Amino acid sequence: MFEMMRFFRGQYGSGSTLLDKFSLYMTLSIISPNKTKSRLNNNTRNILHYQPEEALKNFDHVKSLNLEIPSSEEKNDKSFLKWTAEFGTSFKSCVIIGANSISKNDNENSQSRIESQPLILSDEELKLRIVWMISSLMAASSRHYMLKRIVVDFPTISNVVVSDEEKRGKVYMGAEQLSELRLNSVNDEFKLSLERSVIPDLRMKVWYVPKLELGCGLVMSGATLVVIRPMPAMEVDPAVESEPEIVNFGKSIIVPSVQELAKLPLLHLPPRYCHCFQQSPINSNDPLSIPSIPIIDLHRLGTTEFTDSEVQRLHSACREWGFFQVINHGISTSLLDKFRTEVENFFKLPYEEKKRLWQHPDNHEGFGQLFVVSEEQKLDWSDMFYITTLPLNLRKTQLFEKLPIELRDTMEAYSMEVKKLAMVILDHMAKALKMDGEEMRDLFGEGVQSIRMNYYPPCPEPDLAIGFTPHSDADALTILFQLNDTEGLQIRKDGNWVSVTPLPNALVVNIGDVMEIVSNGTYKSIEHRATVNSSKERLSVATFYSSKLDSELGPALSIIGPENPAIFRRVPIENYFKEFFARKLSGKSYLDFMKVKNKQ
Ligand SMILES: O=C(O)CCC(=O)C(=O)O
Ligand SMILES: [Fe+2]
Repeated sequence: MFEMMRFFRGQYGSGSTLLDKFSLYMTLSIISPNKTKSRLNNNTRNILHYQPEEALKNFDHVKSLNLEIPSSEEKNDKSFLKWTAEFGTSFKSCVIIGANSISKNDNENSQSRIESQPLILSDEELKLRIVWMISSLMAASSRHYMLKRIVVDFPTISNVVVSDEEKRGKVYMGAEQLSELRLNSVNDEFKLSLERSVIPDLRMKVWYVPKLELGCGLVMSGATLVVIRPMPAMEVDPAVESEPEIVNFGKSIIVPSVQELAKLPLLHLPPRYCHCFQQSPINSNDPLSIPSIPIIDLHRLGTTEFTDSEVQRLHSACREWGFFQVINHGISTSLLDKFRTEVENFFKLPYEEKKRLWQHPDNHEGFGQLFVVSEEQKLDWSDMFYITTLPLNLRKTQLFEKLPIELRDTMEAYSMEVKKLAMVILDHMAKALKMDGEEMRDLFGEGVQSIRMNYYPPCPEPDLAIGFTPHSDADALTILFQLNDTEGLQIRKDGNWVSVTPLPNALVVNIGDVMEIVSNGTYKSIEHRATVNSSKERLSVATFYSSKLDSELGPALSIIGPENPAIFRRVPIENYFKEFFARKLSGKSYLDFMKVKNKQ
């Protein structure tokens, strides 16, 4: 390994005036130079005329890259301006520090202090600050644009800085940002974005003080600090959102594939996946003392002599646990086996093929993660594929038809079987709740069904990560198929996390928030989470079942009255789901929002 410093002067790009002519000052830390190219001596200083890719192609293992571009502006005022911007695939943050002027303080020994003067910002000063913000962001995005191709073409680079001759502005990308950019690099969206670096809707905070004495003997007049970040997805002005194709229930910020990340030789969990503290599940040497979720035999529910007692068992499972495993459910083992194989194969598809099925920024169906509303948000250690399956008019045919044909056919059959199962269970629940069966059938007969396939890869630091953040499901009934016998699902019971051990061919059923609302709080949607481990992958398929799209969500009219007053408000189901998907997932907070006490 050796260190080398060189000057390059050259042309880059075609459209951008800022980048038309520039010289690159490159500090390259090189692990091994390309053997076929001539070796260069340490401390060699040369002026060459190259594009950066051209210059870099002589080197196999560029590790860190420091580019310096000449300043394009003539600086003829006294103002002071410095900025640093961080990018991954897209813009992440920019911090700007500016002042009208900066000069030496007469009192050399002064401490850092802010002069308490009235805060007066003249029009000129305000204009100057706006110019600073716009020019810094433009310069930052041009530099990011310049870097994208280099970063993708030179996969060994683990950190990049682009600064300028005057050291005014700096674009930075570290290992995490670079891996995000590379993981997204094969994506169609990303290819498009190679054209330019788009600055998203922004949120900015500006601080201003007329005079700021710095401890180092300098004094700033009109000192200004600006922090700029992308606006979280849910805060984007709905007026500028694109029109939904069919019904658009929501969107989620595009994030890299965890399955691909897990293939890298990671010693530590990347910081964005580090949740730091997870409460451990109940552990005991005596397995009998660990509570386990009830098992409901669907065959017994349908057999006259056992119906009443099994309905009572179902009722107490829904009230006290909100979760149960269902056996003898009527879905054939051969269909489950086939579906298992197809889903496993689906997650084994080459990444290139999966990219065609990735989420789009304006809709969350496809591969990715749900509920990601800000760039700072911690992520789950899992990939998922989400699609609305029923009713057919809500299905995104374009997405569905891109699925492998065998998976499509099996999913179609599975979706129908799960719908039948859901209706049988809902019918028994209506009996148990003393709710009018007709009201239940009317709400759910043409209900919305969606399928979410989850893939949890092995994780380098499983105790610091979470496969699926604690949450309750927003739907009425979730039917979960655990594809392999790797444990991971845990439910919160009396303040403790209890593991749900997969039973062969059983399905896990849980009450979602819609059913808690419909049952007016008698049935409970229970918080659950998925943990990960260091050696085994885990796969599951959750099928969510909700009431029909044109229904109103609220406590069932046939069960409320003076002795059972409604504790939840009534809202159109479509609005309920749109609001749900616009939020960050956080336990049962959304259900609290639906309680009557919160009515505004
Ligand atoms: O993978 C699991 O066991 C949990 C999945 C889940 O909770 C969900 O998809 O909502
Ligand atoms: Fe869930």
